[in-house]
Amino acid sequence: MVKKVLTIAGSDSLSGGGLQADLATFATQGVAGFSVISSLAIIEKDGVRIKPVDQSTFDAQLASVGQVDHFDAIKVGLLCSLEQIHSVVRFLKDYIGPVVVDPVLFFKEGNLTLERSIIKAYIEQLFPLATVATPNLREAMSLLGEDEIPKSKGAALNFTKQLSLSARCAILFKAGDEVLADQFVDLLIDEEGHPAVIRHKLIQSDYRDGAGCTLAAMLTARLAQNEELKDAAKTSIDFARQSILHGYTISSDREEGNVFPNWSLANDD
Ligand SMILES: Nc1ncnc2c1ncn2[C@@H]1O[C@H](COP(=O)(O)OP(=O)(O)O)[C@@H](O)[C@H]1O
Ligand SMILES: Cc1ncc(COP(=O)(O)O)c(C=O)c1O
Repeated sequence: MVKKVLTIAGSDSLSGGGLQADLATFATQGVAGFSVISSLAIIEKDGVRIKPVDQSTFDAQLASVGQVDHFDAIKVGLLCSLEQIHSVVRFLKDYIGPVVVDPVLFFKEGNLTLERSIIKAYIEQLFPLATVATPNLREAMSLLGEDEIPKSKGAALNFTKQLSLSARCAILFKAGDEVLADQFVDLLIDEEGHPAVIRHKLIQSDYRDGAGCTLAAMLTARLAQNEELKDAAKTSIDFARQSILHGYTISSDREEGNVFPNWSLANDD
């Protein structure tokens, strides 16, 4: 039976994240990918412009994918307004299955301007419908209203626990390289509240655009295949690392480049 996986996400024409990275990642797992587009992210030399799709078009896409009998998992990426969050909340209320919410509140390519009400809606309405949420450091800080970076493993774990309690879902916190020197730290509080700290070697690379989307998309695909959350998290971190190690430049004018989720399918010559 073909596994069907849905991503609700923005489009990034430069493929440094968004539904392009999600569908590429799903393909490596042999699952069928479906999409609802929230917005067009236009990445320019000096920042990001987001063009949300109008609300009725967004809702019509959700109604369209509502024709599919069942999705084996759903990923939620960039949402641009309270109205979009409310529509997704309504859609998910009838859904039974794994939901991964990647709260895209910041872009590596430039800042997004976010209202406090959007953060509140993530915490109070969207996360409680998720199996797991995957904030990075800056996202976790703004979700918790904290302005101090957690500077030890214990402090980062506390952060993750607090987030899991207020979000009422499991949390995979991509704390990054500012907690421990020379290491990347990812922390998990699973559905039962069990902690896991995954420390791995920091990769020095400028080709990291799309790493977060790739990680969350892999998590979604593995949960669709009934993998336990902790195992799926480890697999997804390994996959994100490999995608960074196989990253590529898109232009000699840009220092930053993309991760390459399809590395395992590529011809080497
Ligand atoms: N420099 C790095 N070294 C090692 N792993 C990394 C690095 N950057 C990202 N990763 C891996 O990729 C995952 C997602 O990337 P990250 O850049 O943290 O997400 P986001 O795009 O949401 O900020 C991380 O949780 C981590 O496992
Ligand atoms: C539509 C969209 N969603 C999400 C992201 C976040 O990407 P990342 O995985 O680098 O955090 C981007 C980045 O450009 C994007 O364009």
